[in-house]
Amino acid sequence: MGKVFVFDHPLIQHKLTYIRDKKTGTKEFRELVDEVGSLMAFEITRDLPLEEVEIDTPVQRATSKVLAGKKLGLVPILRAGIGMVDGMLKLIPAAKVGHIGLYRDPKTLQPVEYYVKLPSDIEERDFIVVDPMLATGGSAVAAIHSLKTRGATSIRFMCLIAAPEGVEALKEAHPDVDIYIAALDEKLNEKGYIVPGLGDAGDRLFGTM
Ligand SMILES: O=P(O)(O)OC[C@H]1O[C@H](OP(=O)(O)OP(=O)(O)O)[C@H](O)[C@@H]1O
Ligand SMILES: O=c1cc[nH]c(=O)[nH]1
Ligand SMILES: [Mg+2]
Repeated sequence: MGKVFVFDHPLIQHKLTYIRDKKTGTKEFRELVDEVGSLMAFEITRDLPLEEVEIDTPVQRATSKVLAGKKLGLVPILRAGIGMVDGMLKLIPAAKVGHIGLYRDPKTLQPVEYYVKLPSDIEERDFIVVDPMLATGGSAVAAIHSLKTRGATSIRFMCLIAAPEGVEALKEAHPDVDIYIAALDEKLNEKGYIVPGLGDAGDRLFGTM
């Protein structure tokens, strides 16, 4: 079963408070989501494998470490996932970025896929699917399914805020996928919004309220 990791780093928790606050405007919201994207990238890459290489420092020959293993792929779920990608790329600039476009039908809450563009060497990459919100879990489940049907075998999911319902749905549908979150909230409301959450992540990022 997929494991759930909560990034409780004080900087992440502090910034998340201002992301949640409805007084935070679009510009600041976007900057904060970008910054938390970087901080979460730092945490999620903690276990990347390393290998030793020989280099020459100005002083002498030395053995030192560089990243090894499979290359990374980031897959934001459009629209809101885009807000976290630049922050992540600041720390892992060699990662390739795929895009999966999904919106949640406001009546049925079912995800509707409208765009998929992924790196061509899909089997050779470890993927991180990223979206600020895991609510019912429908969008994350569908995005990961889409990625798997195109050949991805190693996938993790990262978001800012998750509802218990979304975590359960994702674990059930994709037991091989570990989940990385900044906060696990209380529940969903009758419209499928996370409580207390942050509202509509895409609308707050792009000012489309
Ligand atoms: O877990 P779920 O119940 O599927 O809900 C989460 C999805 O809802 C939001 O996207 P939205 O449908 O609002 O699209 P947008 O990013 O274009 O605004 C959010 O960014 C997730 O993708
Ligand atoms: O609370 C929620 C739920 C789904 N999508 C959002 O953007 N926010
Ligand atoms: Mg939205």
